[in-house]
Amino acid sequence: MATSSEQQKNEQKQKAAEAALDYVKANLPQQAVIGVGTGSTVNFFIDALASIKHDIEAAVSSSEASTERLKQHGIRVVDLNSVSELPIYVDGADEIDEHMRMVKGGGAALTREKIVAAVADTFVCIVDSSKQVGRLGRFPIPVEVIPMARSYIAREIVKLGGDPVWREGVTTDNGNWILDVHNFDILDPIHLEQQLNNIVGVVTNGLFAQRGADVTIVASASGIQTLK
Ligand SMILES: O=C[C@H](O)[C@H](O)[C@H](O)COP(=O)(O)O
Repeated sequence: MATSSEQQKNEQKQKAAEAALDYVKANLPQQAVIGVGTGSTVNFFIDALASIKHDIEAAVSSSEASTERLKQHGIRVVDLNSVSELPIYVDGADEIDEHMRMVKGGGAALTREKIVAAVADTFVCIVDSSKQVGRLGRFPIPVEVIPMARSYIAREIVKLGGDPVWREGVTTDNGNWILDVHNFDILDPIHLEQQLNNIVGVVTNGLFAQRGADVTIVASASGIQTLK
């Protein structure tokens, strides 16, 4: 059974998702393709999106799980390669700071999320207020790695000051593995994002600092706040 704080978070996630739907109704051109992220907050958004499914052309999805949920609602899902424009991408985050830089990948979908985010004109991040942080890094930074490079990459990450832990038993939608990196002291998230990307065998890391969010919708006990 959900505890009252989990219940409160779920209510806030739902409110953020509903506010994102209002944003989409006001800003997505008719019959456009929308980008859809992954996670428990986005699941609320997908359920809300079903109410306007006839007004959108299709969705591009960042994971097999989201694709399945979208299809269950009768929302058409298309391949990103068939899309030249993506006006809006809606996704959650594990942490977000005041500059709208994020940590993502708690659900192992970081690589496809980063690709869809790169294509999108506007990244709308939806979170409950527990995700807002002063400094990124309390949530371990997920790093997607090519399986044969896992130990090498872990050693390189230790040299950068992090403590990598293999998320054993988890294989990403791309057939790769995840290292969750604890204890990074993140003063410059863009620099660390680049350093992690430079390690051979790293596919993506969960720092979304170079390309952060453009709009953040935060739901808290006191209501909805939209930051731009
Ligand atoms: O890989 C998963 C994604 O980055 C999610 O957007 C992130 O983990 C937030 O998920 P949730 O809304 O379930 O907290």
